[in-house]
Amino acid sequence: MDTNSKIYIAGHRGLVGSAILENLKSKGYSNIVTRTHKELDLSNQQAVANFFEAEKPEYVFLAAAKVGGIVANNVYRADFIYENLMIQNNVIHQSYVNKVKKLLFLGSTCIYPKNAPQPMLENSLLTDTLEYTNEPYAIAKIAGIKMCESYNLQYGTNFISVMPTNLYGPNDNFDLEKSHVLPALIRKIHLAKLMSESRHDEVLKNLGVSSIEEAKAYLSQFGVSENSVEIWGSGKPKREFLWSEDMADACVFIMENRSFTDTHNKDDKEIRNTHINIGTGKDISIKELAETIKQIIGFNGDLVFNVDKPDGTMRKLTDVSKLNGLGWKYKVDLEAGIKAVYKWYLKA
Ligand SMILES: NC(=O)C1=CN([C@@H]2O[C@H](COP(=O)(O)OP(=O)(O)OC[C@H]3O[C@@H](n4cnc5c(N)ncnc54)[C@H](OP(=O)(O)O)[C@@H]3O)[C@@H](O)[C@H]2O)C=CC1
Ligand SMILES: C[C@H]1O[C@H](OP(=O)(O)OP(=O)(O)OC[C@H]2O[C@@H](n3cnc4c(=O)[nH]c(N)nc43)[C@H](O)[C@@H]2O)[C@@H](O)[C@@H](O)C1=O
Repeated sequence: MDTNSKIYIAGHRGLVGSAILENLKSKGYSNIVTRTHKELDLSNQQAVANFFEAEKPEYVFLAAAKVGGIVANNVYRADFIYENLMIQNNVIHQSYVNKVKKLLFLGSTCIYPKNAPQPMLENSLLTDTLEYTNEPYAIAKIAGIKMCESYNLQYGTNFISVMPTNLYGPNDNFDLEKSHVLPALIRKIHLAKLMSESRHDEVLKNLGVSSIEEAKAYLSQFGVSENSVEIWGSGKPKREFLWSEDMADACVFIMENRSFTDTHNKDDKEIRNTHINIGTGKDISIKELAETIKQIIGFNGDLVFNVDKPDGTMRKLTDVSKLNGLGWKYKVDLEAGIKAVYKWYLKA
């Protein structure tokens, strides 16, 4: 890529897409094409074909997807498989048709088996059964990897897949039901602190409701009160968290420096494993995460673990030796990242 290359970021207003946009701008890239979901529904085959034909992007970052936390994945199973397959089929296929020079497909580490050996190497893919709560989403992501790999092998395209660990940062989704654990806990613990300090105006503004009774009724559904915050599951699962701006930097690094032939296992006659893990290689338990957030926000109440909610995979630590070997390493530690995203949240 050079700074005049025409680059399309699909999903440029999301957690990762917005960070990719900022990263590219900071590096002097000036010919960036974007469309909101409302302007271009990527699940619409004809609309995507028309867009690619008209715009002819040279490089594509595919960061648009149907995304959510463990409960959203488990409840909206049909939406997660349908929308993700549609978006990625349309964007990847039209990138081939319109001779895109390089495409980066964003998968997820949930593609690996539920009980994969830890840390998880890229070649754990398709070696065992998946975690049930996010199986439809994971199967869509696996289809995306195989689509990139298959187009590369049959048509000589240069489509690279990356498998990020759990991400967090500015522009994340803070919805209490549908978001991932880190933004959910920031918002829940922040609201509990406001309640404990009787800062009711701020609670009403945060929730968009008009009375404190309404706010309390809503918060009780999520186990949030002035005294305590509910944490889903046992608190024992471990997760690895990567700052979204580090994730964006890794994506741009790979697009600038690598091609798909660098990332497949050349000794493997079936040419598998064209994807790369992106993470820190460090994880912590959900209980430790909740305690860290509680301490950063300054809430003095209790954390109550609700084991009726799913734990999901007990551990999914990435092996990042392939990425580190290519020359990239993360920068932002978890505690600094939580402080930064909390600061961002307070201003948003
Ligand atoms: N967040 C995480 O922890 C992880 C994310 N990933 C992957 O990273 C990628 C980015 O995720 P993230 O940034 O968190 O997601 P977000 O939900 O923050 O953003 C998704 C973006 O996709 C766009 N989008 C969704 N559906 C459509 C559609 N039908 N047509 C057009 N645009 C659409 C949204 O557009 P709009 O804003 O206009 O509505 C939004 O900008 C995804 O592939 C995800 O699977 C992987 C692992 C972890
Ligand atoms: C990125 C990844 O994200 C999803 O997988 P996940 O890692 O299990 O996602 P999560 O962030 O929602 O939960 C992590 C852990 O945290 C616990 N937990 C506690 N309390 C809350 C809570 O309040 N909200 C949420 N969401 N989780 C909570 C929760 O019970 C679980 O044990 C995939 O579906 C898939 O989308 C994917 O690829």
